[in-house]
Amino acid sequence: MHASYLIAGAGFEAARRLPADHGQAARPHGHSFRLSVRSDAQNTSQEALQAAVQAAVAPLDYTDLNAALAASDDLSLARHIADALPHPAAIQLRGAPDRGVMLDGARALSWINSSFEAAHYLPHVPPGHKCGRLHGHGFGVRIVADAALSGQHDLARAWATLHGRLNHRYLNDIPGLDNPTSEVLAQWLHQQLRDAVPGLAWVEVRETHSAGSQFDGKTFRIWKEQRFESAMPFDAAGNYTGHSYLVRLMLSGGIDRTMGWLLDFGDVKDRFKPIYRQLDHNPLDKLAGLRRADNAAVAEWIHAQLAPLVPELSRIDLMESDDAGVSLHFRQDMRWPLL
Ligand SMILES: Nc1nc2c(c(=O)[nH]1)N=C([C@H](O)[C@H](O)COP(=O)(O)OP(=O)(O)OP(=O)(O)O)CN2
Repeated sequence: MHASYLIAGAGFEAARRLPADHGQAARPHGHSFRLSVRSDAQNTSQEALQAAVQAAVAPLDYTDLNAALAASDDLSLARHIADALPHPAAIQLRGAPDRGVMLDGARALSWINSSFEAAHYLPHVPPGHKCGRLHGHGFGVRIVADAALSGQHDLARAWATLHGRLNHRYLNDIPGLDNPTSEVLAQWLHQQLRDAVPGLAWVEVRETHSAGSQFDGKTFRIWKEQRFESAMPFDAAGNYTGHSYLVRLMLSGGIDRTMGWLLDFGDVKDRFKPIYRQLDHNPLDKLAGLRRADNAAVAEWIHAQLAPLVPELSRIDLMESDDAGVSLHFRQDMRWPLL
């Protein structure tokens, strides 16, 4: 058995002024807000969720939030939107590309995104592995904390000193980072931040455009994303539409102490390759053994093919666009991240 969720998104443009202790944000300014909502698939359909999300944000679009709401900070806004939805849902609200909040029932989290540029190599990979060569990345970092204990400014302040230690550095020279995989980096960042950030929830490291890791002090989660181009029926008459799909394969568990990773991103991709070939540039309703012609059934189909090859596989997100998709959870503790 697994939990099945639908994801819908929307954007809105709005103006606001935050209270006087928010620095320059106390002046009138504007945002392109982005909202992602994840709702239990038993409660709704993709179309109904999309319509509910649109209806929730429409009254906020092109408005002065201070005139419409008692408080206009990200968290108050997310709570207002959650109340406007017909069913309980997890919500991510991005006020700007580098910061936002998440809400899931009683749990409220604040987060910041940042990045640093650095060189590294992985000393324990087999001979010939590309990551054994000196190379580098523009690493993405997300820091997430209990919103009641640490706000976005607290996170930004705590991150600033670490950024100075990592940006334009050779990571292997930094104590504790002699084997700087994404997982080791996420764990290292968590260790560096946990005393400085009350309520630290987890740290994410995005190593490339398609792969990253997360550490919450206990469990490692990694993801590898792939894109494929496919046709799918969109009405009862069987007429086709098409999408540029994104599939996010998420694994969880412990890490191999020598390799410093849960499983090589490259191995996830290699094991997925024969499945990918059946998905890419094909009509998805013709997949052998598919139970229904919808995104959830395709994600279930992917899981049935891949789980025997990747036992750590714990969640699959399948997005037909930035604003519509499904998320299947095969372990109970995979609600986060709401990417
Ligand atoms: N579990 C991990 N696996 C790998 C890590 C890691 O930190 N943890 N790191 C690497 C390499 O450093 C590499 O640069 C990134 O790997 P990969 O996703 O395979 O790289 P690409 O962006 O080239 O992937 P494509 O899908 O081919 O674009 C390797 N593995």
